[in-house]
Amino acid sequence: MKPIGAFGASAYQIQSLQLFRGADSLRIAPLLQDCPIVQVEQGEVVTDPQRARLYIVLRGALSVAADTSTGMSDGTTISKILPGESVGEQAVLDDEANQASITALEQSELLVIESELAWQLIDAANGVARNLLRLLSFRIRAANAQLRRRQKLGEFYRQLSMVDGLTGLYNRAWLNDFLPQLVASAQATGQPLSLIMLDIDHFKKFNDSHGHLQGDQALRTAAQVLTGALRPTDFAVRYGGEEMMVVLPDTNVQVAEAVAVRLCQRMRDAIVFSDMRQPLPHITSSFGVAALAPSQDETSLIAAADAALYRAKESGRNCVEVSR
Ligand SMILES: Nc1nc2c(ncn2[C@@H]2O[C@H](COP(=O)(O)OP(=O)(O)OP(=O)(O)O)[C@@H](O)[C@H]2O)c(=O)[nH]1
Repeated sequence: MKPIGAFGASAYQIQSLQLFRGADSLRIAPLLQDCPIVQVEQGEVVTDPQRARLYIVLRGALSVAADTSTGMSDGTTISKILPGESVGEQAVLDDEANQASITALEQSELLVIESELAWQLIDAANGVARNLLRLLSFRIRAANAQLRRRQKLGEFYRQLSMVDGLTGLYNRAWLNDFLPQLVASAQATGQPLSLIMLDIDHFKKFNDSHGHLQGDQALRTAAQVLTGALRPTDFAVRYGGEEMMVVLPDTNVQVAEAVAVRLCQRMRDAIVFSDMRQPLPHITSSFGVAALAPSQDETSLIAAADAALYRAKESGRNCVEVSR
């Protein structure tokens, strides 16, 4: 930063500076008279971390990477400070060194106002205090809006991380998070909760005969069968590979069995893909149903549904078995 003179000797106008707009120039001018103007080169870092200072851009432009110390930002937010605008107001107000990283975007001239002088200016003219408040209020609003956007984005990615990319069903991460909650709530309220585990039959053979891509298509078809047949309050999950699960809150074992029978039928009828040269390839699935028993936890509920599924496979597949 190269000092190039005092503000009083320059041609810059007080009223063209945002912070002093509408404020009493006669009171401000004598205080700014000896205030230094510095020249910074493109790419030069401006921040002086030792003390609180206000910089007003007279010519050129600064880039400010937001202050990470407040927790309001992750430091990736960049604002551009143009002629007439300032940076460092907050640092001056709370008398903390400027944590933001300030860089000149081009060769620029800056008015440097030390913390003590900034307070003298505020004491001298109400207009400066008013402008400062307005500026800070605007910055807080902008920071809040940015925080809300971040939260929304965070929630969006959280949701995305809970969904299986191939089928669009919930994934194991979702199950690990939510099944314990659903089980705890059912245990607390005494409401029933049922689980259906299903596994596509001879899926290895399907992959071998039609190829892996058509295998993926079969998984998508199976997922559509599930989502198309369930109530909005039920949850369909890809448990892993060709194994899926349906969680049915407020549902007893008889109703869950009826749902599984319906799913089994629809799975059988679903068309995976059409190929005029060969008979329509179909998929079937085997189903295991279990209802939550008093004081049972989610691990043993899954184990019960899994054991019923195993029996369905043993008894010839394409059918439903219930854990009694
Ligand atoms: N295309 C495709 N195949 C998958 C995917 N995940 C698992 N598989 C296949 O699913 C097959 C599962 O085979 P197995 O566990 O032997 O079971 P199965 O052939 O369905 O036999 P049963 O379950 O006993 O009826 C394997 O060949 C896996 O490669 C996937 O995302 N896409």
